[in-house]
Amino acid sequence: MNYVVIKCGGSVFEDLPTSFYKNIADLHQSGEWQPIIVHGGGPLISSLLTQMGVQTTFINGLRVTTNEVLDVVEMALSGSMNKQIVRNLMKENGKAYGISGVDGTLLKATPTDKADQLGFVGEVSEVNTSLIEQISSQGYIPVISPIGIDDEGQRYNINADMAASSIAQALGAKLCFISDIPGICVEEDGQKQTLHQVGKEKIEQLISSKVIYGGMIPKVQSALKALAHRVPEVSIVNGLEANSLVDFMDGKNVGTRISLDKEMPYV
Ligand SMILES: Nc1ncnc2c1ncn2[C@@H]1O[C@H](COP(=O)(O)OP(=O)(O)O)[C@@H](O)[C@H]1O
Ligand SMILES: CC(=O)N[C@@H](CCC(=O)OP(=O)(O)O)C(=O)O
Repeated sequence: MNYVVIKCGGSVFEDLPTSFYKNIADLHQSGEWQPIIVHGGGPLISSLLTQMGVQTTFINGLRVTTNEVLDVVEMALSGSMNKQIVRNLMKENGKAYGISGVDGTLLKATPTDKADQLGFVGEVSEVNTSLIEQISSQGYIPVISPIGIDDEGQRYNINADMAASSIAQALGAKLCFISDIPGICVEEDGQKQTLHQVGKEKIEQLISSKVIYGGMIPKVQSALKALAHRVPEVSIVNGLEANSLVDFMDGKNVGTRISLDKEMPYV
């Protein structure tokens, strides 16, 4: 099966045009591609925590996650966000099946090596691909929330870009990050522009010069890791632009295409 992992960022969720869900449903119905949706929901988590009077902090784009924060993360991602996406796909005649990374140990996790600073933040150690294959073979689009679980039943908050990358690696799938920006932006000669292609070396340079910051850091790092582990293509695409996903699938030059190639030219 030709899998494509579509990571839907919380940043863009509220503003996605309905054509986004229609495009996914059509892609699925075409029979050529099996879409797998992995979603975030960072802004919803932050707003719920604010309402509760709980302060939230990020280190290099990753949320410091106490047990109290973890409850809110799971509620927001596996509850509200996951089911909204399932409903939105159903409205466009898509057959969607919402599932959390905890269910059926879809995402087996280990604590991050910065657990002393980040708390219950995890990394994916194994993806239950047979579960994804089964849901897909029943004619559904899996919609996955990025909560992981270990052998002891401890849950972890996993950055959605990292979860999407791990799933794409396990399936050897194309990977598309849908976000609220036209791609990776830089300022050159006082002018803001979007890079259409960017290689590993340039990305590392942009992170150290803080041109790439916050949530873009795990995104580009996940993209590079995916490319190093049998993912054929990774792009960051603007979800606010109608049909941007279709253009990505058609191989058009949309957003920022990431590569491992040091020599790859960037614009
Ligand atoms: N160089 C950059 N170009 C574009 N966006 C950047 C850059 N560096 C940091 N960002 C930030 O990354 C954000 C996207 O990451 P994030 O907020 O995690 O979104 P998502 O929820 O879609 O994953 C952008 O909205 C922007 O604020
Ligand atoms: C560890 C960590 O940072 N987890 C993220 C999970 C959600 C996410 O990644 O959402 P976006 O895709 O909208 O950023 C968080 O708590 O915000």
